[in-house]
Amino acid sequence: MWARLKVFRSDALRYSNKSRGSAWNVASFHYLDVPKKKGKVGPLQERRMVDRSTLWVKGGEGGKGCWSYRRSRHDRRGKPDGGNGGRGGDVILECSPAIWDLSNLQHHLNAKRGGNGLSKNKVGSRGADKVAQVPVGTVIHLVRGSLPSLEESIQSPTRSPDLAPWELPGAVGVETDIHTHTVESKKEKHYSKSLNVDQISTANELESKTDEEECFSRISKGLHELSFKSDEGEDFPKISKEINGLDLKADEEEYCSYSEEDVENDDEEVQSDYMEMSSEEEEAIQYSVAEFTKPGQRIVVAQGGEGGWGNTSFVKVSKRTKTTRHEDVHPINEISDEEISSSEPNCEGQPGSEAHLILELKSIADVGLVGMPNAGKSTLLGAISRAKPRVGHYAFTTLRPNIGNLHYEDYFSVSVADIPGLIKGAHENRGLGHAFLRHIERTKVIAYVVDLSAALDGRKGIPPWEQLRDLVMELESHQPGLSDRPSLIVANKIDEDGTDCVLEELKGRVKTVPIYPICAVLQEGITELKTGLRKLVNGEEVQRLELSAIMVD
Ligand SMILES: Nc1nc2c(ncn2[C@@H]2O[C@H](COP(=O)(O)OP(=O)(O)OP(=O)(O)O)[C@@H](O)[C@H]2O)c(=O)[nH]1
Repeated sequence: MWARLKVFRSDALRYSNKSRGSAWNVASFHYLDVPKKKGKVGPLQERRMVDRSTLWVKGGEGGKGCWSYRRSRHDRRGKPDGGNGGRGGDVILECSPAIWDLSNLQHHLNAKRGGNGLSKNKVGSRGADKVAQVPVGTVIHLVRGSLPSLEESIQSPTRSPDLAPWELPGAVGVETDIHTHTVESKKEKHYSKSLNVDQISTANELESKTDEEECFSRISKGLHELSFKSDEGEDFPKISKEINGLDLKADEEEYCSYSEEDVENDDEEVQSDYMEMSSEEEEAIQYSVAEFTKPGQRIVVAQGGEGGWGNTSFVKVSKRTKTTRHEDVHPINEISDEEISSSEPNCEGQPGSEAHLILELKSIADVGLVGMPNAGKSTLLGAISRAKPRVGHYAFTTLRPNIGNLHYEDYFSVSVADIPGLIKGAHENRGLGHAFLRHIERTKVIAYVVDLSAALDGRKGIPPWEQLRDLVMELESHQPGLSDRPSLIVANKIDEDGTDCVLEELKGRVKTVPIYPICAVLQEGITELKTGLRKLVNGEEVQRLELSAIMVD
């Protein structure tokens, strides 16, 4: 097959100048027949998974309040009729099933500014929100700035009513807020706004504590819990089938077409993120302040600033504060004369909140394949699902996690995550390190894939029982208790000579966990393995692989 290519002459311009006529008088291009390339080409093939990203967010500034007077022939002095400025837009992260990694996320997200107030009591328009989409399983860590909050739903009873032109921004509902508008710190205000009614009391209690860190961590814990609550108040299961079902389309794609160079660059990016961060900042990171577990969830990561006051509002406040001061019945009396005199009319809108976040994607799969490099994990994933991960006869072919879906005849499905190979010392950053282990933090089941032929015929590999010991140790080094979940062992490469004896020995050395001998290449033993995985995912079997249960020389 041939394709016709239009090739422009590099000297076309020179020709046209010489001729001093139009460029079109000269034949400035010609056609070239080139062979058509087969298969998928272009950027799609080079797509790589980005599972970690830094984000700087800023809410829109509030619009300016208007200072104007309505004058008429009957009223020469005029009455104030300046409207309040509009509220700035929020930066919102939305969980979408159509997104599978963080590669499309911009690093800086700024919401729009609110509109300025106008005469005739017209309130400025609200700034447009900036909405960015993230995949299911995204976790937010807060480096600096204000805590994210759940977006208030339109039907929510706790939602504050929209501001009417005669109401003050920041003074909705509670009279004393007139005072807080100027006196309350930004952080306090943010807490009372971002958490729901039950939590405000907790936030206030915490505020009184001197230990600010504890306060932050407890509130963030509350938020974390919030992100798992449904509208009815029910807890979402951390690994729900509904979420896993979202990956159905994904397994048809080839995820693992990255060149090593790409990955190095990618890792460098992540490294540089850390490098840019000072040690103080690293210490101050609040981990997992919120996470997305369900499509459609929305979290406000930066709030827009309130609009400035128009002169109508300012006159109302000054009148109200004066009358209540004389009546001597309201807590607002506590405002001192100095404060009243210092509360200058503030037409300027307030700036939006800012935050520096780290987003991390923790894939949500039912089963995690864990094994040494070259054990055959990718081949196995290809054999049991429609995923087509890259397979190679050299170590570390898999450089990014792959997820495939395992379908059963009765439409039951199990998602399986294949993560890059681990070696002894991975927790000390040997090999590809253990960074990818976060992708199995949420898996229900671990399938340890071992290569039976690794130490056969004088090969330099490690016997399967030692592979298992190293793998469990690496999991525990990454996160204590990570290996404590239902597990099975996949003994791969039974087609190789001499593996029968190794299999028997393995069965003798590890007795607590079921062992499934398979040949991933020839797809032997796959049916039994699928049944075994289903039993573990369903909770029918719960055997765990413990270090003490592995007999090593
Ligand atoms: N003989 C035999 N070879 C296999 C079998 N399964 C996989 N292999 C080979 O083992 C090599 C490694 O396979 P992969 O699937 O890339 O292994 P992996 O565990 O994903 O390796 P990493 O990407 O390094 O983690 C390839 O050359 C496969 O062809 C098997 O059942 N029998």
